[in-house]
Amino acid sequence: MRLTRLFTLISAILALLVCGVQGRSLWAEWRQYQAAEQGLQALQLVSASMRVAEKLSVERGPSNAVMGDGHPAAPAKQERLRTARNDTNAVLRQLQQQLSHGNTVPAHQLAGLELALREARRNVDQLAAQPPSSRTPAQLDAAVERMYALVPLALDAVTEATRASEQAYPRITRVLVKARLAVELREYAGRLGSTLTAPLATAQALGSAQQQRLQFLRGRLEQLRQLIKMANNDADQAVHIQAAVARMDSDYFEAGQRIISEVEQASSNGPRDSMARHYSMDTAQFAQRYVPTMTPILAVRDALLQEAEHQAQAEFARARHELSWAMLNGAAILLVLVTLLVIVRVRVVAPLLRATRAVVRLGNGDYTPPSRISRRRDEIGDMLRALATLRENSMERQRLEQERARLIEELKIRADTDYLTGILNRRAFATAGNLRLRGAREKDESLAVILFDIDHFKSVNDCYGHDAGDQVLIRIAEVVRSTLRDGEILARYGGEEFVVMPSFCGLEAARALAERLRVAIEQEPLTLSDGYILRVTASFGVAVAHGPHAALDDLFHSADLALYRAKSQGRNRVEAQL
Ligand SMILES: Nc1nc2c(ncn2[C@@H]2O[C@H](COP(=O)(O)OP(=O)(O)OP(=O)(O)O)[C@@H](O)[C@H]2O)c(=O)[nH]1
Repeated sequence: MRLTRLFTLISAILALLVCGVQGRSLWAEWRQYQAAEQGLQALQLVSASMRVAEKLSVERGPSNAVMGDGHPAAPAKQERLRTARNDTNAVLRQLQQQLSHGNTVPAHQLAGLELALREARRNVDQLAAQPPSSRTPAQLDAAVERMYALVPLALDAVTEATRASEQAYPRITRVLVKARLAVELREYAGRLGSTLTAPLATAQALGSAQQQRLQFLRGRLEQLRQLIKMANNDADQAVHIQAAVARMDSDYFEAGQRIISEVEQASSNGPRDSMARHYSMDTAQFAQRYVPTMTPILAVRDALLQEAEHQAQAEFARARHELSWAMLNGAAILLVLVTLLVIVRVRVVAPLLRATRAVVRLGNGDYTPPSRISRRRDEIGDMLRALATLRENSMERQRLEQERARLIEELKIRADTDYLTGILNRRAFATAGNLRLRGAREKDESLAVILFDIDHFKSVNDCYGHDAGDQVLIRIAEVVRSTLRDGEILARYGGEEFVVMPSFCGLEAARALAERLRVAIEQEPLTLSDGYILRVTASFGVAVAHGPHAALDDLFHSADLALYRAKSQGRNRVEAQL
């Protein structure tokens, strides 16, 4: 796998791993945050549900007053009932609105409560519309019971909402349970008061059922009071909660209960033979004194709710804070990872690839210099500098190899060339001649050799000096070369002796060529460096070989014999083999 692909693969795997781990923890934090948000909403629902329960309790008083009054009921009592019902409707609407925001309390629970409330009110209105004489105790009891039955329905909604809230914030469970107990306490306190409403209204002694009910309610109230006062954790003992509980003790359990005891006392003090009693207060006065003593119970509820909300807000803030941290952490880790990968890519992988390409280029003999010299002080810098040195060494080696090849070529040329005239020497001629002779044999052609020697050359040396003799040799070579055609070989055979090998031809053609050369030499005025002009002649011997057994030595021998004859017969002439 190529390095870039491997790096990309590793980067992708790392990024996936980090994203996976970060995503997991982020998801967990997000879930917690969402749970905390829902818990907060549920808490508001608890509060709203408790207010509904409270208002339903409150509505019972004016309802009883209207049912216990004449026909029609006194306008003030009717007005109080209207106000109480409006208050209940308002908190119910609030609860509905909160439910519409996707809360955890099932909507059917609220629908059931609304239905029951409508029925209970209709029942109250029906009785209030009848003359008092036609309202039977059973009907009145049923109407009151229906009103009583509403609060547990509202408390069911509280329980549902409490459960949802507890799931999000387990630590506030106790506080919420106590708030619910406070609501119940308020309800039972109301029922306690309601138990006395009929005896007060009718100025009758308390019946045994009513007395039993009073006992039961008192016991329940005390139970609830103890449960609320039970210290479970620090939150329960918050100063404002303790203050609210203390006020409930003094206002309700002392002052409120005293009012109840007063009525009880008056009931038990009356004549044994008659149920008629004289109470020091009527229903309205009782309500006026008793109802305010229940207010601190709601204050306890509110203090507990406030504490729960305070804790929930703190938990929510913590969840939000942790979510933000998780997001920041995730982003920071991703950023660090990306930065590291970019650094590794830019600082390691890319230079390695550049170096690899440079090495491949060097291997292919491409010595293009790098675009910039690395100034890095690390190992990659060392490698790039080593590469530059390798490139320089390779270039030097290539230069030396070229020089060597050039020298070898020059030596080769020098080995085949006559140092003075620049034409082929005897050795090179032997090689070329043998090659051509082989060709002649293969093609069954004739091959000729023309050997010529400058006449009286010794006297040139003697008269004009050895340098002049050299110049004559050089000029003779030039003259002959310019007379010959391509493919006709000329070589210096030794001293003042030259040899020509024409292309494949017979004896007559060779003789004709020798004659042309003789004339050319004879007619060429040779100007020496010191201004002297010389004319020289040369004698030629021509020989031809043919057939499969032709040999270069034999050919030379024959030509030499002919040259000898040319010399001996007067020089400046051409003689052919016999
Ligand atoms: N200047 C010069 N002279 C050379 C060179 N090679 C041979 N010679 C001279 O050539 C002369 C050859 O002389 P000879 O063999 O007597 O022949 P010749 O004087 O040419 O007389 P014939 O060949 O009989 O016509 C000698 O004096 C050699 O020294 C050379 O390279 N340069």
